[in-house]
Amino acid sequence: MTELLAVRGVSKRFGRVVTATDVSFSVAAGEVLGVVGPNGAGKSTMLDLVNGTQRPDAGQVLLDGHDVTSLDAAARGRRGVGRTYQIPRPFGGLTVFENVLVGSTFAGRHRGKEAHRAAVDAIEVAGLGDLLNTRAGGLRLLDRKRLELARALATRPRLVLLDEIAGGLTEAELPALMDVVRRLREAGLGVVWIEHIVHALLEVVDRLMCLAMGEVVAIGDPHEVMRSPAVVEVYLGSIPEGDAR
Ligand SMILES: Nc1ncnc2c1ncn2[C@@H]1O[C@H](COP(=O)(O)OP(=O)(O)OP(=O)(O)O)[C@@H](O)[C@H]1O
Repeated sequence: MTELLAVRGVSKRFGRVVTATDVSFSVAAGEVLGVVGPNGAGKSTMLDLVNGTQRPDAGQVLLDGHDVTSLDAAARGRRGVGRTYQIPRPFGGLTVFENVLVGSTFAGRHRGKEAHRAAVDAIEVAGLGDLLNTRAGGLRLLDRKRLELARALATRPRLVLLDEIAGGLTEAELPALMDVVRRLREAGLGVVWIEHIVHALLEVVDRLMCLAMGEVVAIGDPHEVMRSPAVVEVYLGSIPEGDAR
């Protein structure tokens, strides 16, 4: 597998709050890396550092072996990085299609007919094909999550950063989103997926990373990571694999 993303020795602090200390990991094309960790561990900040919303104080972010640390989010978007946000904020008065079209033109990645096609494709992949002309304001949570995903996919990214796309969904709704992530992997995308619903991650991801207080506690085989003493300690020994919501 090709190394699509490499994060090397990245550190970041906001005043006294340390959100990343010498964090290193990589993601290959066609690989899903899950990320777990307690609230405030620095997970979302790590996505900010990868997509360029934040710059690290030290360390490097590489895409396809090229150092993109100094590039902003728009430039990284043009190089194939897409991202969802924990709290989707769609334009409620616009339709699903119109919202995703805005995403597909992000950073000037697509224009005209190509933007149109990219939006339709992303909506299909996210499973919203039947709701193309529905106003986003009226969508149920699962479909708002799908819309957030479609918006991120509409730039045709090669690396997708998912921030709690399953949060708040019912057990019955989870498989639909898990299938979408599997399809992204099959299409050869690299995926970084932050999620508190550990059993969903364990069913899908290839590798798992646990962050705590901005440090990598463990990374590797998902089940081994969840069983490792250091990770169990992070969760105070109270996170059974089958029921970690
Ligand atoms: N722009 C910022 N300015 C100041 N502090 C910040 C900023 N962004 C994040 N932080 C702080 O960094 C720490 C890590 O936050 P982050 O959102 O990355 O954690 P997280 O692991 O994603 O948490 P959660 O699981 O609750 O989403 C928190 O203490 C947060 O308050």
